[in-house]
Amino acid sequence: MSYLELQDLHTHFSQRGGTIFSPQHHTIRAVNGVTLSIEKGEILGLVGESGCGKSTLSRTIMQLIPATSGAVVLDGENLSALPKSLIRKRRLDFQMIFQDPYASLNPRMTVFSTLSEAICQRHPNVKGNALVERVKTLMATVGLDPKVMQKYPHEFSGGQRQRIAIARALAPEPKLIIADEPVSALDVSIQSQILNLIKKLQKDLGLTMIFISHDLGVVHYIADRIAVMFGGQIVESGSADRVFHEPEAEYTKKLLASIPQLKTTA
Ligand SMILES: Nc1ncnc2c1ncn2[C@@H]1O[C@H](COP(=O)(O)OP(=O)(O)OP(=O)(O)O)[C@@H](O)[C@H]1O
Repeated sequence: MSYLELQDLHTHFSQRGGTIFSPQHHTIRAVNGVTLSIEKGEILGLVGESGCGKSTLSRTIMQLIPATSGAVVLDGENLSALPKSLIRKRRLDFQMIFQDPYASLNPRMTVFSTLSEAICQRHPNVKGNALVERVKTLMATVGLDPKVMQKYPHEFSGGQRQRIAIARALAPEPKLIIADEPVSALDVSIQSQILNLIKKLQKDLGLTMIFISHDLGVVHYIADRIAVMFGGQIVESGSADRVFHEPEAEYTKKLLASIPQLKTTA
């Protein structure tokens, strides 16, 4: 069994329409039968255009919204079958890195308070010097000088803020990190620094990650395997090189053809 298994996962939304005299309901199949597996220490790139269901899939995996049917099995445990009281606890096992590091960090919290709060979610008894040391280690892990731990988010550049966001995601020692377009808001030169940092963390810490992007070039660079999503379904998955250089699904071919410059830059 793989580390994370998505077994025929469906997440449907019911949408009301029509009038009060003639109400109509229709079902949006945002995730429509996704079967995927991820090994420990692997980065899976999830690619697809806006509206294909990537966010709904990640929220379903993290148990933030219930699956309509199917199962999410993490490390041998079927999360979809857990009672609500246990699901809350399991959410610590999932951490997210968002597209916009400006919006995702609390502007009123210093780096130290942001990271120490995240560490204490997993280790509530770590306090004082031990907590400071953990924050310092985390900062060094993501390439930040621990001397700046009393600074606020607005005092950092976009790339540095994304490093803080990555450190915050690592702090509760999650089993899986879901990174949702983590570099698309950054300048191109900074993008590669953050991608290289993620690659290094994967090597050093054995990070397991779902890296979501609309950009096949970025995903090809960072991921071990790629899954291509369209209309709530995975239309193709395989090794990153195979999907990028020899796509099988018509949709993947179109996705690649629509961004031809990537063939030469990636
Ligand atoms: N809470 C909801 N209620 C009804 N429909 C929803 C809800 N959330 C998402 N949808 C619909 O489900 C489909 C998939 O949306 P989703 O946000 O998962 O796509 P996405 O690939 O993440 O897009 P984006 O990259 O723009 O965030 C869309 O048609 C969207 O309108």
